[in-house]
Amino acid sequence: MYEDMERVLIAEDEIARRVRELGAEISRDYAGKELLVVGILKGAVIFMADLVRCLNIPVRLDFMAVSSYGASSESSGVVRILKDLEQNIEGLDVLIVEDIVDTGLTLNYLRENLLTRGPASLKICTLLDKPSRRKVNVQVDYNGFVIPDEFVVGYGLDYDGRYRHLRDILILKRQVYCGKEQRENCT
Ligand SMILES: O=P(O)(O)OC[C@H]1O[C@H](OP(=O)(O)OP(=O)(O)O)[C@H](O)[C@@H]1O
Ligand SMILES: Oc1ncnc2cn[nH]c12
Ligand SMILES: [Mg+2]
Repeated sequence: MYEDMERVLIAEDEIARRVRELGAEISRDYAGKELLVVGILKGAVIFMADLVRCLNIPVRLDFMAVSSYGASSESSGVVRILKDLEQNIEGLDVLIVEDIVDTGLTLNYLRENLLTRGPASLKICTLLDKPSRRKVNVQVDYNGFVIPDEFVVGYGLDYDGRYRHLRDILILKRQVYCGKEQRENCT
């Protein structure tokens, strides 16, 4: 499995430190309130599990699944809701938790969609941000790490469903995905 990896980009202990910092910042901002944390399956699950355990405010959890990448390393640009929320979010303080913002298409769609449901507030937290790849602007309120334009896996992030369980965030070797698809900078 590690033979598929170029190198570690962010090690487990550095992720943990940053997650604690984000948890403290969010707890301060929502002091005295209850927060509905919406995790975006599947990639955000591991980050969300660690993040919410760093919050010292009342929290409820819900999940959505949308799909834009599938078995590829390039966004299809078409975002579909595969699993919707169970909670009515009208009047609630809502925080969307994502693993990564790349083109921004997923979060842009999610933000627009959830705003139509009347939350009292809606903010976005992402562990990773790839600003160089943005196709649409998305305001991110809590940002873990800004990373270069590399395809990363681990800590919830996958390629074709694999590598989510790895404890670090690692850069995937190009030959892992270049052999399977026509991706930018695969020439
Ligand atoms: O900013 P974007 O270009 O839209 O990319 C970001 C999204 O793509 C990945 O999810 P994916 O759709 O691959 O599903 P997954 O979370 O189940 O891996 C990732 O987890 C983000 O949700
Ligand atoms: O670098 C990346 N690794 C895994 N999934 C995604 C989606 N966008 N960018 C990604
Ligand atoms: Mg995702």
